[in-house]
Amino acid sequence: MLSSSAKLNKQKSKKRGNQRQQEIVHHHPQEDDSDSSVEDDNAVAASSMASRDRTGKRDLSQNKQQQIQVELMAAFRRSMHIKVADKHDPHLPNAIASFDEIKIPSWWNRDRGHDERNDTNADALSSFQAIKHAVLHNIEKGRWKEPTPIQMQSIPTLLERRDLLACAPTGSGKSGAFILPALILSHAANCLYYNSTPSNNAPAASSSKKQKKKLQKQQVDSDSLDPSKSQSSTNRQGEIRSLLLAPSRELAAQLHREVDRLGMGKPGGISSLLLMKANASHVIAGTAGGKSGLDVLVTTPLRLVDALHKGLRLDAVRIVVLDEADRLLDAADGKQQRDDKKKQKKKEIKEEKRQSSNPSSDGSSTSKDSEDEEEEEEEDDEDDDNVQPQSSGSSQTQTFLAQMDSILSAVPTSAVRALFSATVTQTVKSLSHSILRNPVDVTIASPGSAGGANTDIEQELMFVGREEGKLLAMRQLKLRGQLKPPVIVFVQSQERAQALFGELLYDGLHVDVIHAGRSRTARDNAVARFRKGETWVLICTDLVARGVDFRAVNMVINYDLPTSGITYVHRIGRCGRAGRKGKAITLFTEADFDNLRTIANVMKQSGCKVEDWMLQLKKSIPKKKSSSAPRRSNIDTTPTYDKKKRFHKRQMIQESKRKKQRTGSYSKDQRESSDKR
Ligand SMILES: Nc1ncnc2c1ncn2[C@@H]1O[C@H](COP(=O)(O)OP(=O)(O)OP(=O)(O)O)[C@@H](O)[C@H]1O
Repeated sequence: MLSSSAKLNKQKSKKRGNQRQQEIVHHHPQEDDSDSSVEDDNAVAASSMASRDRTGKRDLSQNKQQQIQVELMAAFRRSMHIKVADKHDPHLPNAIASFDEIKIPSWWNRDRGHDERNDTNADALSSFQAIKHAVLHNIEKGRWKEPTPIQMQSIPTLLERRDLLACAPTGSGKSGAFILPALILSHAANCLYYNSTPSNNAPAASSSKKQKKKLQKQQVDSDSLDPSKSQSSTNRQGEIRSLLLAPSRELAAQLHREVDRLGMGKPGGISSLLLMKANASHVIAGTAGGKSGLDVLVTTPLRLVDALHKGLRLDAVRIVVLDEADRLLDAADGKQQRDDKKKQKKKEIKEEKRQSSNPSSDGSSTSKDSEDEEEEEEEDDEDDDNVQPQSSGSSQTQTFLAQMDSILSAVPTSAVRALFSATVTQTVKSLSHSILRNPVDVTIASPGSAGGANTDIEQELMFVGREEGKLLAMRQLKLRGQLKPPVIVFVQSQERAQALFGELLYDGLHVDVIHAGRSRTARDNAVARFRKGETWVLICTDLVARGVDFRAVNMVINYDLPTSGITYVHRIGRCGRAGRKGKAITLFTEADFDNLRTIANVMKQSGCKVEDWMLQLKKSIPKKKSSSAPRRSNIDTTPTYDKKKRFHKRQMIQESKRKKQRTGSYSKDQRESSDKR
């Protein structure tokens, strides 16, 4: 892969020819709005005319070379499986083949208006080189040899301030694809940043007059928010320049760690923060980043919406990224659904009570199902603190989508917007039209990765008959040496996670458990122990199904079948990361047939062998219902004989209590009647 890209690149630079040709090829027409770029364009045009006058041949060869460059770039993208929706986008930035190729964005290196410190092009260039040098040093330290395909296209795109919709498999380096540009964009001087027109606001060739006017108005609006016009460029206190959003606290914390790692040694130091209850007041007051403001703020949406209600301003944001965008734009994840869940839960509790009075039932059923997982994630978004939004009950009861709406409307229109996920659904695609402006739409799709699954993961479905068969299967995997730690085991609810933990605790597996029901410290410790290798098997709910990067995980076991293809893709994506191989085993029982077809389909799309009968399974119940998890027996290996014995003992105790009560009340009645007599 490297050699082909290097080869293409070599050819590319040979063909590039002289500097003038490069200028023409890398010229970005979207900058035509600004005076200086008009001047530059005129200069390019004049020189081009002159060359045409002198030799018509030379002009022809220039065009040809441009054409060759375009074709080479297209071939390079194809070889890297980089698919861009609009191949004919004239402003599409070239993909980079190495981190060294990160070049100064066109808006940065122009000698646009000077600020009070009289910045020159040389200053601008050296400030770019300084941040690039720091970032490259950290990349090298982290042993990233070359950019991953999503990084190849995303980094130059975001640096050119184009909005972006990016879809790439799990573990393919999406975080780096937005953290690197965020760090670089945050470093640009205000005078450079705000004196240029963002590429997103450059009207697309097809834009109507009305659209162009609207964009011009947006530009005027964003100018009024321009920090360089409202405060001295040396005092950047209160600025938040990059905003990264993630759906869970675990993921936000991980992104924050990565920001600090990649931004280490940044000139002037890296100022980044994970927004939490403890530091929210500093962030709101604008004192969190000191005089230089904050380069990067990482947060979950609910925490940020709460801060916005309390007066936080996002006027200086230059780039806003939604990681796991399909989750963050989930309109279904809201109040209505929560109400439905509560109703459903009440029903289940009633049912459970009814069943517990029936000894013949096959163990009492767990009251929680996959829907509770959603609640777990909501709990998680609340950061385990009791967020009390000022405006009565709004943010907590808002859907993720509504929260995103509040956030995006607080961010200036000049800010670059980017959506990243391994699973960009059709809904997200259509929502992106209202969020992004003239975006670059990139998908990394190697053969077999259709559906979003990572092709480095070997996937297997394992039939275990009934619920009890699952524990047996786990123990057999261990006995046969097929359980290769580190392993992540997914179950569908907190209770089941806890119960499985109890069952495996003494199996010599160094097991731990993580779910939203545990305290924040317990969760953090569980994650830390797993990262250090002290824990071999981590049992969890879907709390860590998305985004969380436990790099060396060898195996994922779906103890409970996931209820959707998307959850499946994210769960198994915890292994096979950064080019490593991984294995995913999914256990299923007779009760899982309703959801089995969906999972089998995803597996087939990603090139795995699945039995035909699984793909032909008919849906026996309406679509909406089939996406919920089936009711499952408890995870419990106590033999039925012992269970019955325990039940009879309980019954006898209750019976004797009742007898005592009866005799007690009888003797009391007798006493009272004899007294009367
Ligand atoms: N260019 C690179 N070279 C080598 N490793 C890389 C590179 N970029 C990222 N990585 C590593 O790959 C792993 C996965 O990266 P990351 O967490 O960004 O994946 P992701 O695409 O966001 O996955 P998910 O969809 O699960 O969130 C991380 O351990 C990261 O350090």
